[in-house]
Amino acid sequence: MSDVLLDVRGLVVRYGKATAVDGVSFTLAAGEVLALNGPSGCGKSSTALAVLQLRRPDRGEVRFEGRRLTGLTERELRRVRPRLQPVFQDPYGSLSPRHRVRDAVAEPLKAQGRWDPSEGPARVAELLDRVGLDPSYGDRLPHELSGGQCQRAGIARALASDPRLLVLDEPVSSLDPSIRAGVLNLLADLRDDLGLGYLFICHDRAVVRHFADRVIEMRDGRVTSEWSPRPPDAALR
Ligand SMILES: Nc1ncnc2c1ncn2[C@@H]1O[C@H](COP(=O)(O)OP(=O)(O)OP(=O)(O)O)[C@@H](O)[C@H]1O
Repeated sequence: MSDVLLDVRGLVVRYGKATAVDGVSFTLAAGEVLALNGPSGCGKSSTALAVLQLRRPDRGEVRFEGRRLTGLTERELRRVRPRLQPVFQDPYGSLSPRHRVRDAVAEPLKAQGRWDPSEGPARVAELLDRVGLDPSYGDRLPHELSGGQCQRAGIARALASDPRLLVLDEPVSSLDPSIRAGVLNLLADLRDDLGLGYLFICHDRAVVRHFADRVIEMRDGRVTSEWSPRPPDAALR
């Protein structure tokens, strides 16, 4: 596969004696949406956490942009983390309740030493606009946003780091069905415009069928099958 962004080999995650992820392997290309699908408890979120190195795997290898993350120290990981960003299910949980949206989106720029006081506010406004939020929403606190708006703000915050890969763990599952489509369309546009890769964790087969390029089915911590909702060249027709 050309331009492999993520290469996961023989991933194992254990919680005590229980094995949650049992030898999972896959690759993900730049610009690709790869879904992990399967019933509750099959190991999707544990795989996502291990890819992000938020939970160090017990065995196996995670390579991102050719670099072996599993061998890196926390200090070395800090330099890579901006390029692989998580978006979690609970939109309110990913933003601090006391910080205005504007500050939440600016924070990664500041933390990474990329904040320029003369251009930073315009960059934040541009990011909010990019996710379909009027920049005036920057003044609000997370609880003053709807679930969908809050998830958009979380995506703007993730984009502030200029990522190459988003790990999306059930990003629309907590949203009203009526606003899910809007957030999925936004994610599809961002993928097309920015060439991002998505590791898309989702238990809902209808959503996966609609959104993913490739689907990995998991059960009891293992990959059971892989399928494609449409032919690889469907977008060209
Ligand atoms: N922190 C933890 N401590 C102990 N066991 C855990 C922990 N997190 C997950 N597990 C267990 O590991 C297994 C895999 O869980 P995981 O959350 O990865 O699956 P999942 O497919 O994402 O499920 P869900 O959609 O319900 O989150 C389950 O049996 C779960 O109970």
